Amino acid sequence: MASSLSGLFSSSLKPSKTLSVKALSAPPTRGGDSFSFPQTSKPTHLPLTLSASRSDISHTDAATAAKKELIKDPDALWERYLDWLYQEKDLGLYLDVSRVGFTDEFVVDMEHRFKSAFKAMDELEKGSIANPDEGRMVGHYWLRNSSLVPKPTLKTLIENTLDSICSFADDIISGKIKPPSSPRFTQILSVGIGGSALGPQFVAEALAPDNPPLKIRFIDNTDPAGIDHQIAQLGPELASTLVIVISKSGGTPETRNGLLEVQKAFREAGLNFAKQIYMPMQGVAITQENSLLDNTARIEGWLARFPMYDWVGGRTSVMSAVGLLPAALQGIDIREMLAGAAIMDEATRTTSLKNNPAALLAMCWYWASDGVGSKDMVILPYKDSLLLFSRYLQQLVMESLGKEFDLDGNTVNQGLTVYGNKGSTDQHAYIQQLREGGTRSALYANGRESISVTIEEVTPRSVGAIIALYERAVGLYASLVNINAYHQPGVEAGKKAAAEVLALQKRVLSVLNEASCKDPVEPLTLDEIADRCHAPEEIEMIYKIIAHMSANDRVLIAEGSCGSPRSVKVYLGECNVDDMYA
Ligand SMILES: O=P(O)(O)OC[C@H]1O[C@H](O)[C@H](O)[C@@H](O)[C@@H]1O
Repeated sequence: MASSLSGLFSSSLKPSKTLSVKALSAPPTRGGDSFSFPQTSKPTHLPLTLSASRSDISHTDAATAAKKELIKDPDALWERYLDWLYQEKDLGLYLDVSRVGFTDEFVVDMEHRFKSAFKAMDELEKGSIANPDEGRMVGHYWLRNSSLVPKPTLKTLIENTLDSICSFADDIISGKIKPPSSPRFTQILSVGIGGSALGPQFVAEALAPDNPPLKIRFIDNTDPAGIDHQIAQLGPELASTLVIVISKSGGTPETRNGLLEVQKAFREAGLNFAKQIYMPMQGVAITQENSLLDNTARIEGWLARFPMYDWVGGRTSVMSAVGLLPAALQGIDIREMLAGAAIMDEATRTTSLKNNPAALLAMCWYWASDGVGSKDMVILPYKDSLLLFSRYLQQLVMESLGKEFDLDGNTVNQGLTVYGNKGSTDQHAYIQQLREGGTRSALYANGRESISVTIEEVTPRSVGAIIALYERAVGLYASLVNINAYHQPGVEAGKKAAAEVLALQKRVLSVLNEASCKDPVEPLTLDEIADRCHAPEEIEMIYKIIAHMSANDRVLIAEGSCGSPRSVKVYLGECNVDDMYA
């Protein structure tokens, strides 16, 4: 079976420029991953399609049609296809950019620009401080070829970690390491968010066998109902669940909340959670050394701890312990994933634009979106198992390329918006907006450009390769548009804001605890709470915190009408607030 991915660039945000990517023809039973970028005056999208025995990824670019007439002559198109078709034989991967309308002059200009992009990439691989914000190197490429590491100690660390992941997974699967009350672990509950969830989710969906040795579930949000749902679905298998908490920083509030909810669930299930997660054989932490999570796991004697490195970004961490441990526990051949990525890394190091698939992708993105993100990109995987690739790419592409400032401090508001669901499904949605019932050729006929990526089979090797392909394309594209792909100031600001809200929540609870422990209990107005928190300017946020906690069945009681906050009086149903800091 072939898988296909297609991507479209849409002008929904910036109507003057439209880039869409559409799948090649809906891969019937097998085919490839295709991305296409059509052009139209209507909203456009970027579909990416993936299919099984041969997978095409095709992109269509709408911007191109506005720049020039696309080639219509079938012979000329065939020649262009042959001329530009890239194939990586060892991976069974093909890249077709022939349906993107870049001109010879554009390619010449790009070849010039790529010189510095390749140089920057080379320096990055040699250990330059590619993320100056955090003063760190960017080394996800080293994870699949440790001989590239600039420091010998890191090489040993990478190799030892890989070995210990494999042996730990073997011991869990074989039952050598087992839970206290079951013969072996049967379930994984993975708690993490962003890069600490998307990669493992994508890999699980793409590669887990039908009956994996351990099944995996994810808690990747703070929705209490969603968390309850995941835990309820485990049923009695909660007792044989291995909890893996993944957080590079080890302090992400959502992840911490998820962990606290899981601990509560174990307690409520009548299990001795201390034995389940604080004792060997139940809890695993994947995080940076000495982070809050690392210290918690060490002090509480969790089953195992695996390192995350400061030189690996969350969105490129899937080939660190973050992605490898959950994958290995599901019986996925992680060394094959690494091998596929390493082959692609090598293929994308060449400085020959035409022979570098990542550079070809970056060039097409630039052409399609005018180098300013003037189009949105729709990724349409035509293979069910690759469904989450579009979601995975959303973080990789948008967190990397969505930047307010360029490397020289100029305001540029760069970004490439990514959408996508599933190939055939999207043909009944996005594609309708691009070209009724559109396929790759129909889109092209309608003036929309596309890129197609085809893989012969969805295997650990090819999945590793397509991840590596897009990682490199994003890095190269960032150089072309002179931005830093490896920091995320916007997200960091969001995290800081979330931490401030949590700190305020603690103060509110402390004030309420004091008033509620009085005899008689002293209900407080919002103004009184804000004053006692010494935060009168935060009264609106305090109101939201209280409304939220009250709605989530915490022991906090708010009397009055939500519609008139000034009437609200608040007190705690219990004096002990320990359970409420989650
Ligand atoms: O792994 P953590 O430190 O918990 O971070 C989880 C996620 O947080 C933010 O969203 C970052 O921008 C992501 O890159 C990161 O993957």
